[in-house]
Amino acid sequence: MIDKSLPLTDLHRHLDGNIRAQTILDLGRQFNVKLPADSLQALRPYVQVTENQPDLLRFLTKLDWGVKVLGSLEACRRVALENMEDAARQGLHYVELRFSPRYMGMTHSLPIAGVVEAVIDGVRQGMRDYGVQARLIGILSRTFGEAACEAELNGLLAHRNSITALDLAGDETGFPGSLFLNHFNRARDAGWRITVHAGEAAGPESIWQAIRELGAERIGHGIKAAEDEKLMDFLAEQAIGIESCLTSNIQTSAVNALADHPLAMFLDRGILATLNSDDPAVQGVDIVHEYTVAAPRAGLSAAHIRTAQENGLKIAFLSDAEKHALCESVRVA
Ligand SMILES: O=c1[nH]cnc2c1ncn2[C@@H]1O[C@H](CO)[C@@H](O)[C@H]1O
Ligand SMILES: [Zn+2]
Repeated sequence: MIDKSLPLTDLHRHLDGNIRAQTILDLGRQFNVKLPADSLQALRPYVQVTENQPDLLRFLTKLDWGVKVLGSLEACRRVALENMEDAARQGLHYVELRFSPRYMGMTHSLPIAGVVEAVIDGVRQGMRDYGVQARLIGILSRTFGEAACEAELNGLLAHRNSITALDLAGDETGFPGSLFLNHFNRARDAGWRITVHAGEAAGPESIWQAIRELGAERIGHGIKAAEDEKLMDFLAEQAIGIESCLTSNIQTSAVNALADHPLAMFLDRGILATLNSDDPAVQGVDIVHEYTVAAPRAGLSAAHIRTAQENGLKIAFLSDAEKHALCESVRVA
C-alpha cells in the first residue's frame, strides 16, 4: 500500500509526543523523577493510550510524563535524535517534526531558546546519521495562554533560520485561534510557513479562522471541515492541505470510528489531504500502520492511499527544487 517509488513523508508528528517509554524510564532515573511505575510494562498505560480517551484533553495528558523527565538540554537533544532514528526505521524519507519548547522545558525550568537549540542539534545529527530529511515546526501550546505562547515564540524566533513553520496546538476549544493573532503576524514576518491544529475539537469556524486570521496554509486534522461544504470547496480551490492523523482522531474521540472518518471524502473532493502519525509513541502506532491498517479501515482505496502519499510531497514545506531532489533520491536509492 506504500508506493516505494514515491517519497514517504510524515508532515504531522509531535517530537514531544514521540518519546520512547524506555527513554522515559531512563531519564526518570537519571533526573530522579518519581514515575508512576518502574518497569516498561507497568509504565505503559501512563504514557501510551491503551483505550480510546473521551476527549482531546484527556488524550493530551498522556504526553505529560514524556516531558516531565526532560531534566536537561542534553535530554532534549536525545529525544530529538531518537525521533530521527524512529523515522528512519519506519522507512520515512522526509519528516516534519513539530515540538513545543516551553512545554518540553516546563517541569525543569529549562531555557526555552536552549530547548530549541538542543532539538535543532539532535535533528541535525539525526539527518547525518540516518539519512532522513527533516524540517522543524515550532509549536505554541495554546493551553498555557497568550503570555506563555509569547515567551515560547520568542524562544523559537531566537533560532528562526532553523525553524520552517509555526503551529498552534493543545486545547482548541478553551483557547481559540483569535487569541494568537499577534503571535502569527510575527511568525509570518519572520518568513515562516504556517500550519494550525483546527477543526479537531472545535468546529469549521476554527478552520476558517486559522486560514483567514492566522494565515494557515495547512490545517492539522481539519476533521470538522466535513460539516461545511463551502469550506471543503475553499480548501480544494486554494490548495490548503489537510494533515490527517487517523488513529489519533479515534483515540481523542474526535471521530467515533475509522469508517466514519472524512479523509476519503476529502480526497474525492480534490483536497490535498495526507496521512500522518501525530504522537506515535503515545498512540502505540506509526506511519506504516496508518498506511496499511488505519487507511483501509477508514475506507481509503489503494488509489486514495497513493494520492495521499503524493499529496505529502505536494504540501511539504519544501521548495520545488527540494521536492524534486527528494523524488530523485528515492528513485535512485
Ligand atoms: O492531537 C493533538 N491535538 C492538539 N494538540 C496536540 C495533539 N498532540 C499533541 N498536542 C500538543 O502539542 C504540544 C506538544 O507538541 C502540546 O501542547 C500537546 O498538548
Ligand atoms: Zn497534532
